[in-house]
Amino acid sequence: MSDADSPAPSTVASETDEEPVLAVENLRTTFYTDKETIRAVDGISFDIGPGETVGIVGESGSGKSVTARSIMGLVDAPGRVEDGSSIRFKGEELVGKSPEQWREIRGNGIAMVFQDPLSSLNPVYTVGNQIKEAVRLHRDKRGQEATDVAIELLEAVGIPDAARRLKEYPHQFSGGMRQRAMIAMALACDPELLICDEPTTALDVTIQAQILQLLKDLQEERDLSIMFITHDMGVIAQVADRVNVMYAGEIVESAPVVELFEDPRHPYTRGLLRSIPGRQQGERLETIEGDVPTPTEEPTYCRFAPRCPKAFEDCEAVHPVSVPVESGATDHTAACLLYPEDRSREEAVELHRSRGTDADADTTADAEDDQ
Ligand SMILES: Nc1ncnc2c1ncn2[C@@H]1O[C@H](COP(=O)(O)OP(=O)(O)OP(=O)(O)O)[C@@H](O)[C@H]1O
Repeated sequence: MSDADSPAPSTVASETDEEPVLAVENLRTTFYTDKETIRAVDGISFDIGPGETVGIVGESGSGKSVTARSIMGLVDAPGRVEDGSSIRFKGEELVGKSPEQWREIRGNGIAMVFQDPLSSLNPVYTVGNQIKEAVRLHRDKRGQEATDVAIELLEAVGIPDAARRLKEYPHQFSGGMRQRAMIAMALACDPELLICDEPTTALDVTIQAQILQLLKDLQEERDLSIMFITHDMGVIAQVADRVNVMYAGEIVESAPVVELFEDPRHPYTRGLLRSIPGRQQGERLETIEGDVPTPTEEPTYCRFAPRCPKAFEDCEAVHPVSVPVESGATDHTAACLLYPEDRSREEAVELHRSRGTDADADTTADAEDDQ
């Protein structure tokens, strides 16, 4: 049996051999609205190893934020993480936990940094009060002890004169300082996994670079694992060890960062890379025509096909699953009928077709193996 034939194609091992800090398997998150059923995250799998940064990249609407919210236990009605999804943090299954248990996990190991610090910080309280509140909640410290930890945290994120700045209000901080303060609050629970959802999108380029460097430094000092969400391929190139490219709720390509940039395989990833300003000097900046579709039905076709320059007839009739881009490529996968590349077109299409119909059988077999 060749590598391309072997089962469980969608889980790609992280770069390290250690047990992953986060293991997401067949995650499905659906929103049931009056009008439609939105399959916002539709069967994605990936791991994050200790001290590793995994990037999730894709256009607006591809399902990045819903992935983050699912992992944080922050999906509310009309949304639901479907049965059969698995999110394991340090080996512990999180799917099915009660809201209280989720709160406990968010305070003990997983923290999140959002895009817009101004809307996450409360304008009527000082920055110090808000960091101290996080310290009280997560470290059970009060009074001077909490103040001391808050000062330590502000210093850790590179805010000078921390004792004085604790007394200031969010509007007295610059955009970059506010994001540093948010990162300090996230660190209050001493996380092992930091989920960053577009943390630098609202900042100008110089400040963006400083925050990215801060995250790298903190990662090194604290052996943090980071899941980094962005629509910006330029940012992902700077921070990620491995990249998962999302499109309409699915991971369409996954590879170590250098390989993804040097040898992108999925037509969508190639399109995203062609639209980075300055990447191909002198060449016209291209965009991918059209928008990400809202995934509302069980896919029996490739969701990218309508925008794909490489689409052929079968793309309308067969749902591509993640396969190695060529036999033996263990850490580079693409969900595209063009792969594995060393197969004939007919063989590759047949592989995807049979994998699609076998998916339910595989899930049942996996569940039986676990017992
Ligand atoms: N509360 C909700 N109710 C209904 N649909 C939702 C809800 N939240 C997200 N969605 C849908 O889920 C899909 C994925 O959204 P998501 O926010 O994860 O995309 P994204 O890739 O993070 O985009 P952006 O960069 O714009 O945030 C979209 O079609 C969106 O409309």
